[in-house]
Amino acid sequence: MRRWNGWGDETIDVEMNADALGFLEARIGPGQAPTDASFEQACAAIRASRLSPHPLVDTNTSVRALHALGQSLPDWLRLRHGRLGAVPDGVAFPESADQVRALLAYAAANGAAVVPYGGGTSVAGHLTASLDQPTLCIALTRLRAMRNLDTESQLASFGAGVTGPDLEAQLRAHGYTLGHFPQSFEYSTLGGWVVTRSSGQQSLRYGRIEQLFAGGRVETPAGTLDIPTFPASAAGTDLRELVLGSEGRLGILVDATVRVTKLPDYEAFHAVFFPDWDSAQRAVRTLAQARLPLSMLRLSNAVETQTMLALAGHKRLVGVLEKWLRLRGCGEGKCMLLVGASGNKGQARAALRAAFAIARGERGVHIGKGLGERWRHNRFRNVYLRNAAWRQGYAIDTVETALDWPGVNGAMAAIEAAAAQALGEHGERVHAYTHLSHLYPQGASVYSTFVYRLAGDYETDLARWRSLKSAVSEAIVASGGTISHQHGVGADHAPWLEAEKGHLGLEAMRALFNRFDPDGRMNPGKLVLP
Ligand SMILES: Cc1cc2nc3c(=O)[nH]c(=O)nc-3n(C[C@H](O)[C@H](O)[C@H](O)COP(=O)(O)OP(=O)(O)OC[C@H]3O[C@@H](n4cnc5c(N)ncnc54)[C@H](O)[C@@H]3O)c2cc1C
Repeated sequence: MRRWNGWGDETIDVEMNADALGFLEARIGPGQAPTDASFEQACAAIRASRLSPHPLVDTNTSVRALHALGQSLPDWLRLRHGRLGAVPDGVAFPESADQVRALLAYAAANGAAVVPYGGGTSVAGHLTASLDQPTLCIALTRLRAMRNLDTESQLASFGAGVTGPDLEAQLRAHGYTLGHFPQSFEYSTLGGWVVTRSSGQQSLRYGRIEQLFAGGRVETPAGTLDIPTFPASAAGTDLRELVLGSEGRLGILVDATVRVTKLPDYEAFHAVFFPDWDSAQRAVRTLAQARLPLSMLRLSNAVETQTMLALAGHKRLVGVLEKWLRLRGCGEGKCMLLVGASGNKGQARAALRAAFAIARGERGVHIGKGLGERWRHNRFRNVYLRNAAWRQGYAIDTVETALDWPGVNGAMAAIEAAAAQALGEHGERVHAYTHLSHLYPQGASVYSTFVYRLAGDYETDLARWRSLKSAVSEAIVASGGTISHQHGVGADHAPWLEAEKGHLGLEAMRALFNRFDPDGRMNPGKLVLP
């Protein structure tokens, strides 16, 4: 069963061993295990539903609680402290587009806001209910079937509520893959990916969701928007772009058609170490611009490399590796690059050989597949560390942005510096580290992680998060980065959107949403502030 107040399946747990804890204690001090509210305590404060009865709407308190929040740090604080705040007044699980339309009409009749709910993995405050009006949560869970697979065009159509594992299993049965693997793969959904412009770990080969999304159907308060598929079109505005990144403001994506690929017959992940950041960064830029058919490049800076090795929990093995690397010029300050290739065996291996040759030109030391394959094995398990850290009294939060190459180093330094200072007024330290998560010929995404201590009381922990979030978001926009490369805007990033879109740009977005949702009932307060 899924955890109600943390990440993942209740039967899966990871622990932080003594070495990993010692590493964190040395940097930010010892943590103190916080006390969590029980599910019953959290539900106790939920008010009676303000919605009129409807056969498709469940107003049971526990169902409402389970669909109230996502996975952002403020969401976790509300769950862990049993301070759910506004929760939806009812949750519906439609099984067809007709039912979605009926529910939108019912919401209008009740003067209710509508929050579409995919997998509930948002980390940007996308899912919070409205305090001022009743809220209907429309969960897409039951719209999950593959409706069509056109192998000639390599297009597959799904109900938009299909989760990552379910989607891949349905495609795999026919020898295909979508290749979209965000770290939240276990629970996030196709519809959620499209409307938040998600990016998977192997987007270098398969593309971001905007390249994979070919068309679909959106039910909006103003009617149905059908977007047919074309291999390409010059017929004016591409309507897919209205849906991508719409974050539930436009309507509900009920069906999505995606571009799929034959399952690769070969896949491998390798690790390469560089003596310092500058050589590593030059190498990945050259690699991205060489446009080799690789599937993943992921470059950790020196602090992240050190942190990953420390938290891996194999002190003796890591010690041997570090000694070996030191002899080859990669000592303190070394940076780890993970390189993946998938597809036709001959092409993938040739791409890897070419990549290692480029890396050698920057003094990169290829250490083989061991660490890379270990990363692949744990790629969806590492997120469980967030639960383990919390139990020890530590919060883990992230931000991500993307910039053209000249801005990448400056943004990384500015974000980490802002984080290091952000909790000074609270008398706390932040352990900050960064990797370039997605590499493009034009630039890179900069993904920073912050670990800091929990105070254990809701108000103080929320204040710490606010200080940190606002300091690093200011640093992002001041560096010229986008406020999100892959997590979207939601409520948490909305204050910084104008810096990127400009006044006219935001007005245009408001006008667009208003055309499809004239009463402003679709996910109010997210993406574009009133
Ligand atoms: C541990 C962790 C790791 C993550 N890793 C990644 C990553 O590697 N890459 C990445 O891109 N993101 C990542 N995310 C962020 C998150 O998984 C993505 O934003 C994802 O796309 C959200 O999908 P979801 O189905 O969970 O949507 P939800 O969280 O349920 O909803 C997100 C938004 O989309 C709207 N929505 C959902 N479905 C629909 C629909 N069918 N129609 C209209 N609106 C809809 C909701 O109203 C909401 O505004 C991660 C999150 C976590 C917690």
